[in-house]
Amino acid sequence: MRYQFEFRPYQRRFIRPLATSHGTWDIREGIILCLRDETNIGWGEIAPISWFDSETIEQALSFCRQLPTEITEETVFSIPDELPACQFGFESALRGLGSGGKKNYSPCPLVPLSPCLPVLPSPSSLTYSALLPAGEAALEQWQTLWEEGYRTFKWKIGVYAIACELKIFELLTQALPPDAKLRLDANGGLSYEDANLWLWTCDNIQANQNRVSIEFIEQPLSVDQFQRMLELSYFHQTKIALDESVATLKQLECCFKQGWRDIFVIKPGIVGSPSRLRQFCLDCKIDAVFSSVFETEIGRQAALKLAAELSQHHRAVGFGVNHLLEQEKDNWLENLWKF
Ligand SMILES: O=C(O)CCC(=O)c1ccccc1C(=O)O
Ligand SMILES: [Mg+2]
Repeated sequence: MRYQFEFRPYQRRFIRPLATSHGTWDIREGIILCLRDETNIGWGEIAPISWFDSETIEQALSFCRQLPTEITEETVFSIPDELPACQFGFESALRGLGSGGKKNYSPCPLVPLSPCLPVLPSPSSLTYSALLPAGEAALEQWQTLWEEGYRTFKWKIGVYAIACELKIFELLTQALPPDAKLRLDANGGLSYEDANLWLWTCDNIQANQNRVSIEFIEQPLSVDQFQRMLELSYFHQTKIALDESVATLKQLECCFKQGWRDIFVIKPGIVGSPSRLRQFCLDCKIDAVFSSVFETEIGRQAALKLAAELSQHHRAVGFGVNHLLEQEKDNWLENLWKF
């Protein structure tokens, strides 16, 4: 089977630049692609994060540019592991073709390619975690999100001085209702001593039943300190979730083999081939948290489908992040596709 292949690069600005321990991020660049046969169309998105060791946007673009306008399933399944975000984008487009892609294709005689953004409800079996801004802005933000129905929140740490963040943390955990859940994400930016202090602080909060529960600390140390994170996970009640350490399937398999049994954050958009991810999750029954890479609705739908299928421990997915990106006009995809 041969498919017509087309792609368009895009750029979207964050409403509020995202502060992490890596610095700030203000523009999301990615690629929307589509595969078509005579009657069906399948959409896919490539949204790499190079500081997570996936390909750069330039590498993804070069890959798309060197492909012929007609490709086969074989082309898709032979994308090298060095291009994990491309593997995700192309495989999801292929899957979309096979599952009612027709509905999303409005044939119009004048504009042979008139994509209609599939307006699908987000899978209802999932609960969503909302991202709080770093620093003290979190103290105001959580209430709005709570009113919107969120009960799980993630707060970025390792952005400001630890003494300052611990003070804000104390206020935040006192303010949040006891039935809320709070996750912390250090993006690998803590020293071993600071990670210990954060975990110890969280352990103490856990010991008090009337307080908010601390679900986990995400990636306390940098990727090269796996053994130390393993040690920390043995010594503390509070769970640790690996994120940057398991950015790709190969890393995921490797950390599992080396004995990691706490939580794995999976970002379907950059982890690699969805079919291989599915197999790994089914075989190893890991405790997984699925998370966004700030993709558009196209990548988001494909990622959420995987999350709904593979979230065995029913943890909230880190996809409550729409408010972070500039609102798109309803027909943004059509606009993107104009020549
Ligand atoms: O996981 C979430 O809750 C939201 C997504 C998120 O935090 C994120 C999004 C893009 C890149 C990195 C990260 C991260 O987890 O560090
Ligand atoms: Mg993270």
